[in-house]
Amino acid sequence: MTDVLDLQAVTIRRGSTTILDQVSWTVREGERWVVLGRNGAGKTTMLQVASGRMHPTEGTAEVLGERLGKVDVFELRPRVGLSSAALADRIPSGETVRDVVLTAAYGVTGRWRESYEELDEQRAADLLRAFGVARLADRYFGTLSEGERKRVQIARSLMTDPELLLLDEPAAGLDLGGREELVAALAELAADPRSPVLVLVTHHVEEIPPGFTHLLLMRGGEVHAAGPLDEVLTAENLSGAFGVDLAVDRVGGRWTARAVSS
Ligand SMILES: Nc1ncnc2c1ncn2[C@@H]1O[C@H](COP(=O)(O)OP(=O)(O)OP(=O)(O)O)[C@@H](O)[C@H]1O
Repeated sequence: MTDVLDLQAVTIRRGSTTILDQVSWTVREGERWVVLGRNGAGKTTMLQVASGRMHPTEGTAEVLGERLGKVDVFELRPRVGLSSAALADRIPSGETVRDVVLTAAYGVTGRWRESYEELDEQRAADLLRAFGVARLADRYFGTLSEGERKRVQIARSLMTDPELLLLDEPAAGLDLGGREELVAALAELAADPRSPVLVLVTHHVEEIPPGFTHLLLMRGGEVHAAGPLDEVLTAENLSGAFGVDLAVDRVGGRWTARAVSS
């Protein structure tokens, strides 16, 4: 079986700055990955590579069996769903929620003169229902709360029925209730065998939904540790990645971390 993601010694440089340094990472069918690391560790850049939006300066990156640099990225991108704050910023505030999801079928933000098939309309409606925001279909995106926006964005990122779904900090800016609702929705997505392979970038272990299987810990543009969540999410690894002495606990399928005083 082909790997879903296969990065080998990927380095990304911008000017004299090395953003990713010799990163190797393999993601396989059925896996659900969490990517953790402090600010500036290179998490978003990893997703840029994984979504075919950034090419390695050195090394090789294969996404869904296609080598970046050789594949037509416009054919590859619809196969990868991406939800991020940067993409959300491009959604016109006067777009209806229904159209925010629907326009993903064409990979655009902002409805113009595209015509959509009944099947697309139905899929958009189903996705809005699945994420509990069907009642908002006629509302303008700009009028939604942060939590509602996040759900609509995830629904949008699933519109093309992607084989790989990348979620960049989907819980950022949510209140406690909103976060818990989102974590539950992502746990449901993780548990469904029909779901795409999932990669979730977060800053907080509390946001790891039950059902996620693997962890990539990044530090300073490098892989600090990677592998099955149960093995990699240790106090030692997390303390090393964040540069703080941390204790890690797992209760009821959820994780918590806190600083320990030495
Ligand atoms: N075009 C660029 N030129 C120079 N440096 C860049 C460029 N793009 C990103 N960087 C730097 O690369 C580093 C990694 O950025 P990235 O956004 O991938 O980190 P991150 O782990 O997602 O951070 P955060 O948690 O703060 O969102 C940061 O120090 C950032 O300033």
